[in-house]
Amino acid sequence: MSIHLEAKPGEIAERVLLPGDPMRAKFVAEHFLDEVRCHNEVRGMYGYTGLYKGVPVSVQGTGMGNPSMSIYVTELIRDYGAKKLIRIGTCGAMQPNLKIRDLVLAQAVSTDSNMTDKMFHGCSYAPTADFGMLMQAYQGAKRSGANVFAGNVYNSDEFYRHTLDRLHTFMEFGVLAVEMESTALYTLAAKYGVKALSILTVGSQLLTNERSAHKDSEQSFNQMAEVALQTIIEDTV
Ligand SMILES: O=P(O)(O)O[C@H]1O[C@H](CO)[C@@H](O)[C@H]1O
Ligand SMILES: O=c1cc[nH]c(=O)[nH]1
Repeated sequence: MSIHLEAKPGEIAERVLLPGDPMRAKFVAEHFLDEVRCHNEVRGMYGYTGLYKGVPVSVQGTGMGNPSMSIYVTELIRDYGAKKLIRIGTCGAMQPNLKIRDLVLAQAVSTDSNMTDKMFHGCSYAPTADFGMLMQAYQGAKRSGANVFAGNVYNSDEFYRHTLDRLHTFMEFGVLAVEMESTALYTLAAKYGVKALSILTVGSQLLTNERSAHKDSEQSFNQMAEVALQTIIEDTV
C-alpha cells in the first residue's frame, strides 16, 4: 500500500499501461485482460491487473497533468517495482496531416511545465522515450494498419489557454501534438532507470477544431491498447 494506491505488495505487475482517464483503465482491463482484478479504487483512480497472452500486465489511471502523473508513476515504480510503463493517452493534433484516431508516439517531449527546471537547476532536460519500446510500438502500429507518427510532442500544464501564441510557435517547429503528462512520465522513468513510452490517440485536431465522438474514441482506444499491450509484453523487462 502506498499513499495513493491501495494494492498489496505483488498485486501490481512490472508492466503497466497508464491512461489518464480511470474509465479507460476499466475499459482496457475488461476488454483485453484475462483473470482481471481491480487493485485500486482510491480517489476513483481505478487500477486493474490481469494477464495479456499469459503475461501479467496492470493498467492504472493517472489523472490529468504532470503533478497527478508524477504521483502515480513515483508510487508505481518506487513502491510496487514497475519496470515498464506505457501511457495510453489522447492528444490534440497540431499538424495538418494528422487526423482523428491517428496514433502519435512521443519520441521526445517539449514542455511549458517548469517541473523539471527545479530538478535540473534551471537547465532544460530533454525527456525521451525508451528507444526499444518506441521502435516496437511503431512497427506494431504499422503492422496493424494504423496511421502512426513518431516525433516531438508538446506537453502542457494548460488545457484551456489564455493565448494560442505558444501553441503556434511549437506548430511552426513541427511538433506533432499536445498532451499533459509525458514530461513527468519520461523524466521520472529516467530518474528511476525504468522504461517509458507515451502512445497517444488523436482525439481532436486543433487546426480544424474537429473532435472525436465517444464511440469513435472507443474504437481508436482498441488500436492503441493492442499496440501498447503487444509492445509491453514483447520487450524484455
Ligand atoms: O486522455 P488523457 O490520457 O487524459 O490525455 C489528455 O486528455 C486530458 C485533457 O482532456 C489530458 O490528461 C491530456 O493529456
Ligand atoms: O492535452 C490536450 C489534449 C487534447 N487536446 C488539447 O488541446 N490538449
